[in-house]
Amino acid sequence: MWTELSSTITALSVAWFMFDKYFPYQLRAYLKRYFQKFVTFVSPYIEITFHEFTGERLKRSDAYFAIQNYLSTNSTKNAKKLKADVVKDSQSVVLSMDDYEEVTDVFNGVKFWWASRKKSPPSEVISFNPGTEEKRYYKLTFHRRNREIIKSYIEHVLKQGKEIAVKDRKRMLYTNNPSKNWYGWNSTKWGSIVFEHPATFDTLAMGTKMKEEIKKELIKFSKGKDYYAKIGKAWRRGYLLYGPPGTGKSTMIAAMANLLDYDIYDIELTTIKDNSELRKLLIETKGKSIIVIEDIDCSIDLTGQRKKKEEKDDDEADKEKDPISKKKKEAEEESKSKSKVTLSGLLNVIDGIWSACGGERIIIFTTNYVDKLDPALIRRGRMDRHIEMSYCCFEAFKVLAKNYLEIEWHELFGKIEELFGETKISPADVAENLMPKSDEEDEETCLKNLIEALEVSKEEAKKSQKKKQRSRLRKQTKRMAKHVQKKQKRMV
Ligand SMILES: Nc1ncnc2c1ncn2[C@@H]1O[C@H](COP(=O)(O)OP(=O)(O)OP(=O)(O)O)[C@@H](O)[C@H]1O
Ligand SMILES: [Mg+2]
Repeated sequence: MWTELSSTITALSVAWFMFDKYFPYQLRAYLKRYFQKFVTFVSPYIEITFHEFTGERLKRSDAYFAIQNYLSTNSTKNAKKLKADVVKDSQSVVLSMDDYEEVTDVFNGVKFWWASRKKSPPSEVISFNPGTEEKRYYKLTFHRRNREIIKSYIEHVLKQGKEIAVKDRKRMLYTNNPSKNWYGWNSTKWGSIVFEHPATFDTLAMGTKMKEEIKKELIKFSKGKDYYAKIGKAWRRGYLLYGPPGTGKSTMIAAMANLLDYDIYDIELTTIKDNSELRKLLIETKGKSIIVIEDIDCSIDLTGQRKKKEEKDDDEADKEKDPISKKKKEAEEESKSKSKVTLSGLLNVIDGIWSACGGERIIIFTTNYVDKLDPALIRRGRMDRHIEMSYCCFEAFKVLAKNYLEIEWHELFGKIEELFGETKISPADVAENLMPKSDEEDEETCLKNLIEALEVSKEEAKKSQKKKQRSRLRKQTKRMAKHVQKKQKRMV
């Protein structure tokens, strides 16, 4: 009997080998498909698959990730092959089912089988990125008689999976990868790191009234799902933050993300080739997020030719020296050579369908030069609120003094208040002066440092004022001289 069995096994193995080796791929696939159909017909079990990617390879499936989370807790109890992913700054390990592993789950006394699978491309397909064309999916198997319960079971899995994701969630800061790295199934358009900026609205130095207003508005927005649905508007809000360098625009974005517990997508427009790439990027953003384009005036040609020409006639020499103008010019030149994202493309993307899918997104543009932006870009409805981040005032200084020196009052405050009325200094410069540089520096030394800086800034402002006056006078005299010369010529 053993000889018979072993010869049958050998014959089957040889048949399988011949089938695999000598049958053409298409025929094999065809036969396999019919065999599977036959098995499905006679089997009392039903299978459902959940693929990692949905819709023309555009979007990673939320259901797939919810199931992954659900199984990462459930499967670790009874799976034999697990995959370990190190997350949260290498501080913890998440275990999940390895490829081809299978686990069982029981819901309301009914048994379900989960299997994780991946489909590799046929060996005849030559891929330039081996491994990236694999398609992962989960397969759920259950008995035909439990058809009624399956809907509530899947709902239970997705709900639990989402709850686990929220519980384990670390806020992320995403930045867009250059588009040349976008190909393949496993590649991502966004690179990410854990977002751990400590800024909050309490530590943000600005007028208390405005701060409270912005806070209330943001909280209302985050709870506004039904309201936005009722008024028929996409659940998103645009902010334009403008002001000189070092006035807290980026800090405000971090404070907003911390307040709302949102992720940040920081878009570097100069690495995006065209409008369609921008759209693809934005489709991959998730809800509960802040989409940021910093220095929007430097990023793309948003002003058009007409304004540029006018600009050139202005005080060119002053602009050459101004560090903001320099930064703008360099970035403009760099972006023009690389990016073909246009103003109309950007507007379409902001207003387009993508902003309506998923919802709960805040879009923020920052700029040092609000006057240079095309009014179409920042009109209400696109950028719903314009927030000016201005030079430090005494009220803002008190917030910084509390943050950096833990004091609410000091006898030097009177002098400082007086100086704030006479000169302009950014919160970044104030903060720098208030930070003790050694253990010997106490609060008084820091406040004196600030007074000194304020006095220097006042003197510089005076000097620059005088210089400007002199240059204006010189120009006026030149113009007058030309005028007189012309008159004299005419008279001759
Ligand atoms: N309003 C503020 N409140 C608290 N800290 C501030 C504020 N403004 C500036 N700072 C401090 O100054 C540093 C620089 O500020 P930030 O990067 O937010 O300026 P910015 O307006 O984004 O400048 P830029 O226009 O150059 O991007 C921050 O790290 C923060 O410590
Ligand atoms: Mg900034």
